[in-house]
Amino acid sequence: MLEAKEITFKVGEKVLLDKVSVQFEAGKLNLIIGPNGAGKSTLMKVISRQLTSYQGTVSYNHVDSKALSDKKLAQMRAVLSQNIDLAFPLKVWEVVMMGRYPHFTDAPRQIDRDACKAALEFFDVMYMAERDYLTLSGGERQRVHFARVLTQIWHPIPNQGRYLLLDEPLTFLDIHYQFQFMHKLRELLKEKDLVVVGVVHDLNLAAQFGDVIHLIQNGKMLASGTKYEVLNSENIKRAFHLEPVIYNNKEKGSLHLFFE
Ligand SMILES: Nc1ncnc2c1ncn2[C@@H]1O[C@H](COP(=O)(O)OP(=O)(O)OP(=O)(O)O)[C@@H](O)[C@H]1O
Repeated sequence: MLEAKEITFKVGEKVLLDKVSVQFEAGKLNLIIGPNGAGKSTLMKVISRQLTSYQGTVSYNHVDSKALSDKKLAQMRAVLSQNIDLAFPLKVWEVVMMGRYPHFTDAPRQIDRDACKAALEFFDVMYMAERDYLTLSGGERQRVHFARVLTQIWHPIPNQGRYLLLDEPLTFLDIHYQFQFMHKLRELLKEKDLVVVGVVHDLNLAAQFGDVIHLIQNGKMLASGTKYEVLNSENIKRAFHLEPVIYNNKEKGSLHLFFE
């Protein structure tokens, strides 16, 4: 489990996160939603330890994230950040192999090559393996980064969880790849030691795929729970200032939101 307790993060006098407490369980798809500027990316940076000057605690499997060495953390948690840019003309497989850097010292071992190959295949990007990364389109690059972060945590680690933290993974993807990616995440979650946390903007995708949805507004956790608990008129109006029309079929387990 990944847990954030009473997180407050400020820049000067500005409060970006205000006593946010949240738990992300393994084997479940945890999705964070909220309006622009709500604090979603900031929370992702805090839980991934890209930011450290916060109040409160973040723990991985009950161990304070600040107590983990850089190497140990990198071996068990992979982060897909927004706006990743590489300036060097690397081949696609070399970019994916970067995910294995926390695991080897001099040169990739067989286990690293296996993880790289498996992740390239899992995200259907093996056919681009020899291409120059810089010649790829935005969506193709994003799919290569999925393989890179997955290869980082491909092998289970005994007695420890694995953590996949995804900040707006659906950026650049067309509707086909958006759905493919969400289905792939669900497939990955069959691995019961895996904690997946993702930020998404599409509320209908969150409703369709999320097991637990966390709604942030103005640096505060407004609601956490199932789609039925979080995606109601009151919460949507409060966070997004829009009146939704909600079609809710509990028998089918579906919920759809429409906006005018
Ligand atoms: N270093 C900083 N200094 C001042 N303000 C900041 C800083 N970093 C972020 N902010 C502000 O904090 C707020 C939260 O930013 P954050 O990137 O977490 O929002 P978000 O929910 O991810 O938004 P979006 O959906 O637009 O990506 C925003 O108002 C942003 O302008």
